[in-house]
Amino acid sequence: MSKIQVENLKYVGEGNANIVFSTDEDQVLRIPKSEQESLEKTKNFIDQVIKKLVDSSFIGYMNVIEVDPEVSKKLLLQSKRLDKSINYIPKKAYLMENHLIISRQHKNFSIEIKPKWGYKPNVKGNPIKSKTCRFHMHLHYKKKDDSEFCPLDLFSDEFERIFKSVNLLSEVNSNNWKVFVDSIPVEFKSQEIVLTSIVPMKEENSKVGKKILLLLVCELLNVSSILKTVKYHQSRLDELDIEVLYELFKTCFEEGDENIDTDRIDWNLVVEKYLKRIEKINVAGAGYQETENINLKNLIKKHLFNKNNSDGTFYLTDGSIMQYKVRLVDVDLKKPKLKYWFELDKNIYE
Ligand SMILES: O=P(O)(O)O[C@@H]1[C@@H](OP(=O)(O)O)[C@H](OP(=O)(O)O)[C@H](O)[C@H](OP(=O)(O)O)[C@H]1OP(=O)(O)O
Ligand SMILES: Nc1ncnc2c1ncn2[C@@H]1O[C@H](COP(=O)(O)OP(=O)(O)OP(=O)(O)O)[C@@H](O)[C@H]1O
Repeated sequence: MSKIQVENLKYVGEGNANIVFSTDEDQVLRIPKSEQESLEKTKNFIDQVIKKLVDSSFIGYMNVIEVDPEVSKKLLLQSKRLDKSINYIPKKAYLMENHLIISRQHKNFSIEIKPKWGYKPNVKGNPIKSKTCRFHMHLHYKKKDDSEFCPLDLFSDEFERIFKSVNLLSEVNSNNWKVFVDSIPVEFKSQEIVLTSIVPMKEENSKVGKKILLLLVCELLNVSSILKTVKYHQSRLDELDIEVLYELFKTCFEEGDENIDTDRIDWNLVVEKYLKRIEKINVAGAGYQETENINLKNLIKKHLFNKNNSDGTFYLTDGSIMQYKVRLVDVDLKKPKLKYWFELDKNIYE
């Protein structure tokens, strides 16, 4: 690795597939933990497909760089999810915009939300799927069904439901909600003092500070329209649900092809066809419309803001200015596991 100093890399987080470190230069190094789609292919997928579906300002820059395998190994050893026998050592990684940093002059406070699925599919003949959201079906399956958080609340247009879901996320220890201060992951509950340095509040009012911070998160989600866009595509790209998709898929491919190599799919063509299809739906009047959430806007304005610019600046009622950005992470091309997803769903509802 030429320019990046390994000693200065700080662990940020990891998922199933990648581990992420922040660098000194407001970037992150995202290293694959196991063999996956080629990194260049994923970059092209994001540039050519994802950026046609969401405003490209939600996607940070991303470059593929070569990494010394010795360095990769050292970094992978910091994983909290892999056992210590590292059996895949990548030679390439992504060097990306660090979404956790806006300014070097101020404290940077970041909240990450994994929103999951915001709608229920309309699967004929499968009442469970039209009654229970996908998140709760999977929680039940994983025997973790005590969560009151429901993605359908988060993706809804009603202030009370959005607030309730954000509040619940902040209370529960799960990877659906993460908080970082200057790129360091922190426990949200123990950070009430930190909150008061972000939201202008007296320390003794830290509980109020927390509530205001959560209101701020609701407002950011609202003004950025990111969840509306995600839900819009989720419900159109997967309206048939895996049950129907898998059956359709089998009619197009040969036996044994269930986990088809993505090289055989022309994603540009797929996205073009999809965009044409939704254009027709939109002309017919059932398209995506920004819904003004009067409740939420009024409440927040009354308590917190004088003015909110869509350029990423909030003007707070005490005269100070707050900058923000909203970004999407992990928009990779996934290896399709159609048979696995189909059987997983079947196991859950049967
Ligand atoms: O299916 P789910 O809802 O359990 O989602 C998995 C995620 O679990 P969680 O959000 O924690 O419940 C899971 O997330 P975590 O790694 O647990 O954060 C992965 O995103 C997994 O995808 P992949 O196997 O890495 O391609 C996800 O699996 P896929 O079903 O998308 O393959
Ligand atoms: N560009 C970024 N800037 C800052 N933090 C990031 C960035 N990308 C990822 N992260 C952090 O690293 C964590 C793991 O990254 P990511 O979600 O890409 O992992 P993954 O293994 O691909 O996820 P999954 O388990 O869903 O497959 C994220 O949850 C987030 O906290």
